[in-house]
Amino acid sequence: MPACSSPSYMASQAWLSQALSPSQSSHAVPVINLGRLKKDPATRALVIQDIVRACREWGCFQVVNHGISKSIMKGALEAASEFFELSAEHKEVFTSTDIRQPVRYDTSSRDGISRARSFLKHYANPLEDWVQFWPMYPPTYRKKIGEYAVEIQRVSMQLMDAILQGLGLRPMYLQEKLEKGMQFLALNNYPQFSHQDDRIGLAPHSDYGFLTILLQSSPGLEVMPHKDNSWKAIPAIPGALHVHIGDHLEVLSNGQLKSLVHRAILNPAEARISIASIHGLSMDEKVNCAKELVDDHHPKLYRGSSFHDFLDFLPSNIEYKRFVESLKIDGA
Ligand SMILES: O=C(O)CCC(=O)C(=O)O
Ligand SMILES: [Fe+2]
Repeated sequence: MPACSSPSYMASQAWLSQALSPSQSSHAVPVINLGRLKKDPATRALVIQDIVRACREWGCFQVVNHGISKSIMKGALEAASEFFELSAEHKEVFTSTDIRQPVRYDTSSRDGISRARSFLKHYANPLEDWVQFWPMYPPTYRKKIGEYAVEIQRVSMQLMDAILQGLGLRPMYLQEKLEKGMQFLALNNYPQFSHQDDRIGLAPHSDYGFLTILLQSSPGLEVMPHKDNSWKAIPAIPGALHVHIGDHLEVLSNGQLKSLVHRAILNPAEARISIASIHGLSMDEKVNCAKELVDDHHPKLYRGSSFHDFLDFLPSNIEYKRFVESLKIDGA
């Protein structure tokens, strides 16, 4: 049975006791114009440099001019929102605590980490393998989420190619495996913040894949950038997508890039939807440190692991460590 899971969570008390108001740093999260990747080689090289700098300093960036139409993005948010508005009986068909189900709906009450969210999680790539398992209601769900998923998968391929080239790996590194790789969608639904509630919708964690590409209907995502340890709110720039690094890119890059700790805060102005698309290799494929990035001066820092290993790790992760912590080679 195919697997469907949660991210690798990391919610130590230290993180949780941080002040809830993010710092108002003058340095905004980098915004990358992805259209410039397709220009002349010199321009492409500059964009790749900007992306890798953002990955190193922030662990995340936003992308604009990525080629996904506003109507496809809006359609996906609408389909997600309509799903969560369905009556309980339509959603509960997908309710399961079994993280290996191909489609899974759940609410905070059953998940020790989400404080105030319901979510629907399922696979999306290749679409023809998965779409048959997706909800049939709302009737536009499969079409709208399917169109969005295909476009996001395309953007993820461009981003991985740029990031891996920026690390000095050859063009198209892992391309075939990424094309057939896993795309895992988490559609999240958060209530509007009311002053009696805890403001945290989803506790701090990192995602297990290479990259997460996230679309939010309104602000609420906060990140802990690598360059300074304080929460930063990610603005919801119209048309932009947020991108961050997951645990498996930390492994593949042999620690040159680090996965990003992030959380979701409830929005006081309105209920909020986000769609996270997590990209990795296929479920049984082990992710190892790229051998080109390992040498006498840069010993291999992590053990290889697959998505299945991640699923096996989850039940034992009672202290909510990042998955990647469990992969570190002692003494390396
Ligand atoms: O809702 C958000 O902004 C974050 C969602 C998230 O981190 C996840 O689904 O893994
Ligand atoms: Fe996440």
